[in-house]
Amino acid sequence: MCPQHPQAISVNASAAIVAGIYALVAALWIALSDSALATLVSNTEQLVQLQMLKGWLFVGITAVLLFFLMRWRLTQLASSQQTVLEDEGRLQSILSSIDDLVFVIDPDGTLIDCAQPNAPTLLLPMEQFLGRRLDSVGLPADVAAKMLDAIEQLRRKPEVISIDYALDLPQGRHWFESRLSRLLDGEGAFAGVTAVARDVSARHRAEDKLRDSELSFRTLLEGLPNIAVQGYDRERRIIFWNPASERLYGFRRDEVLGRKLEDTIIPPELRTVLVDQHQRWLDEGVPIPAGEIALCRSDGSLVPVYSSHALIVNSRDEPEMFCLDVDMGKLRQAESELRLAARVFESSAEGIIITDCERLVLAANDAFSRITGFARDEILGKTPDFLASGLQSKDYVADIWREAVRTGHWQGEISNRRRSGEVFPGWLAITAVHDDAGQPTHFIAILADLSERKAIEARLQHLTHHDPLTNLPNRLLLRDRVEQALAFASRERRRLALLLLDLDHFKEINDSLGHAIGDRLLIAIAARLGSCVRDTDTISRQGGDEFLIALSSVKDSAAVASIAANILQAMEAPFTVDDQTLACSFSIGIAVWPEDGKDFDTLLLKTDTAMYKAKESGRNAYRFFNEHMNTDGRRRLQLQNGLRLAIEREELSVHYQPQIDLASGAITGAEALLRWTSREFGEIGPNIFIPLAEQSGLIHAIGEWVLLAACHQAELWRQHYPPGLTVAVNLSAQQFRRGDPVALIKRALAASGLPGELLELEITESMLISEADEVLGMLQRLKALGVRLAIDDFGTGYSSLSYLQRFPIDKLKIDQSFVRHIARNNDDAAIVDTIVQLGRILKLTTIAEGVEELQHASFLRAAGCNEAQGYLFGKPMPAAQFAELLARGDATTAADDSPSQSS
Ligand SMILES: Nc1nc2c(ncn2[C@@H]2O[C@H](COP(=O)(O)O[C@H]3[C@@H](O)[C@H](n4cnc5c(=O)[nH]c(N)nc54)O[C@@H]3COP(=O)(O)O)[C@@H](O)[C@H]2O)c(=O)[nH]1
Repeated sequence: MCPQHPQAISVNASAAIVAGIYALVAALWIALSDSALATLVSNTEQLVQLQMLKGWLFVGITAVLLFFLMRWRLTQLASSQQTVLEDEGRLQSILSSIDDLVFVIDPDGTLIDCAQPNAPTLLLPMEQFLGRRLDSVGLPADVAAKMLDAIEQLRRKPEVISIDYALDLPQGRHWFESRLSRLLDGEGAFAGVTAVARDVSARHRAEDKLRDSELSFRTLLEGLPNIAVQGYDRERRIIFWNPASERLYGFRRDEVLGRKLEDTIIPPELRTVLVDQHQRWLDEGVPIPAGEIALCRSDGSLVPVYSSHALIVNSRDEPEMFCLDVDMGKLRQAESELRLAARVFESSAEGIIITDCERLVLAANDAFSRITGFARDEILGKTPDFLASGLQSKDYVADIWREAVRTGHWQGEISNRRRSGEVFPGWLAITAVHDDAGQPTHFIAILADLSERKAIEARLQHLTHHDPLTNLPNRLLLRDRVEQALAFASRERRRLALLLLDLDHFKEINDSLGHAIGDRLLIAIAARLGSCVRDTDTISRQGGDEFLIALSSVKDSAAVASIAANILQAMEAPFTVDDQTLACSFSIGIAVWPEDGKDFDTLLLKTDTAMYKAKESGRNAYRFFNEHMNTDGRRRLQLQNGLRLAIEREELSVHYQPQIDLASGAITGAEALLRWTSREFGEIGPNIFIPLAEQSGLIHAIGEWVLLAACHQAELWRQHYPPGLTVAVNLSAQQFRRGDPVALIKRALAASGLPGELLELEITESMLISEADEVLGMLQRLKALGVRLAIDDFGTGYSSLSYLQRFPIDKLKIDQSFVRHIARNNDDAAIVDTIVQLGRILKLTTIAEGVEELQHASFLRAAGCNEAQGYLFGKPMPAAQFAELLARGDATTAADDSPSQSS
């Protein structure tokens, strides 16, 4: 049951009151007039007539009253109807003049009216949605559900409910804000709701735009990587602090939000000025000028920044100041790095080009033009293909660039063509430069011209495998060839013979006619020897007056004897050198494989023994090795046994030979050289006992003893003499290969206290050539201890640039065999000069050993050699004597007569 509206109650009550009054008045009239007539009139007939008259009078009066009452009421009704019509008209014109859609919905949610039947934003034409429930007129389900809920809510409680929703209309998406309020019928009962739907699309889009633009700006300010942005409110409290500010000033955002500008990054002396400036900006509109200023980091340090400011007014009409700071320190560092890079680019000895990602040259330095011969203008905008030598295929070159793109880097040796057409070897290193997305944007190609190095390497290769005087193969090359020939001979069941030829009385020719004639004679002899053997045989010069011939694939000893006899015969005809007629003969020692030895070294030893026998027999003869000659072997055994006891018997001592800086004459270090004074055999030279120690394995104990003694000695000198004096210790191949040199050196350094950088290890080239990776690892571990590495006897082995570049070597020690004749032998001088040049290119110190004459020292100094060692400055000497030399501060000749001579 619906409750009655109060207005309905008052209408009923008024009607009841009027009816009641009428009934009361009529009843009183009837009762009172009847009783008065009865009292006044006694005549019944008259009474009846009067009552009739009275009745008609009552009817007449009440009819008149009713007439006036009805007329008044109907006039009232007509006027209120007119008002209602007028109101309705006004309402209709108001409704049609507004853009909002007004719907009338009954309590069940059925649409029963719409004030704008033709509005373009209606989902359906009015006739299609009137009479249908909200959830069947095409509204999104959630919107319809919300509205039906609202109707239920309004049924219970009078209020205004707002619902926001979006509709996809044919003209695009529109946003609406609907306000629902309850509707009552004439009796005041719930009759449904009115829904006023306002199209707020324009506002919505504007808000969206504003939100988007705010978001963009905030994201922009937040994301600026190198501009520190801070925002401050009117009281200079921090309201914005981007990550770049965190990085620049070291304050985290959560640490500073709400704190005041002057309490964070403003140095104390600037605080008052800044607060004033800020206030003036707010009050008078005078902006804080942009400029460079030093601000505080969280750790108190100052950072120079270029600071710009902007004052904006926020949506609440409040001023906010934003500061944009750029780190000037970083900028300057970047500038100086850029300047440095430009200087490196321009002054580099290597050619550098920079290309874009299409490999088109954008820049080239002077060195590039110098190396290739192409002027900058000729190559800008072209790909570097103009360098192609044609020796590498196009595919190979394409692979190089592909690799550079894939891994970011490529380097290797490649042949190039200069503008002149000359092909030259180069070391090319290409590096790809990537953008933030990882895409290559540029390539930097660095080109080093390897021609000079290659030429030196080739020259050195030749020099190290050939005798510079006669251009014959040297012992190294001969050894190689013999080893190859041995492999062949064993397959073919042939023999191989090694002949050691020593010129008889050559010393006399040298001494009497001079070295120049001696040298020319050797050249002539070499040429004549060539005619005595086959092309497949090898003639080599061992140095001095010794030649070694390998006869490969010989049938038997008789064939060898015949060749040896031929050689002696060929020498019988005299030589003419500089108008001098010179007679020569050889003493020849012969060893035959496999009878006399299985390898080159054994065979060589035996040719030596046989050659001495030939000399003993009166010279100009050849001798085959036989076992009787081997009695020397017995002595070797005795020496080896003596050596076993040498340490314990304290027969060993270390002598020191000074090493000199050629430019200043100062002593830079000492080479430790072992001496053995045996109680049985007297003084034995290291040339004799070191090989014995190596053969017997004693070298490990002896080597460690030398190393410890030398390190202790050097540490003593370090404490008493000017610092920096190094001690060089020889490391034998056995120690290097079979021992544990790293542990050995560690022990010696630890026991002596000598800093690693004052110990130099002398190793020979031959130790480096095999198992290069292992050797490299070993050398790197040794370098890690701080020690220096020198290559001893440099020039006599397989000098190869590749190992010199690869291994961490500090010094080249030029072999004394080259130094001895530098003043008179052009070839030796050329070798020494080449080694010094090589050292300079590879940034290695060079030291010459065997410097005996002032002339040697002058030559070496002029060639640019750094250091020297030799009898000119001091022979190997006991430690006490070396200390005297150090005390004097210079190196003059000193005595150590025996050991090196006796060797
Ligand atoms: N593994 C080890 N080898 C050692 C050790 N001690 C010496 N040796 C090696 O024995 C070889 C011969 O040495 P030595 O007889 O001592 O000869 C050295 C010098 O005395 C000699 N020299 C120096 N200056 C001159 C000179 O002006 N003229 C001249 N005729 N000879 C001179 O040269 C030898 C130095 O050689 P190097 O080591 O190549 O610098 C020799 O190979 C020693 O290495 C040892 O403890 N362990």
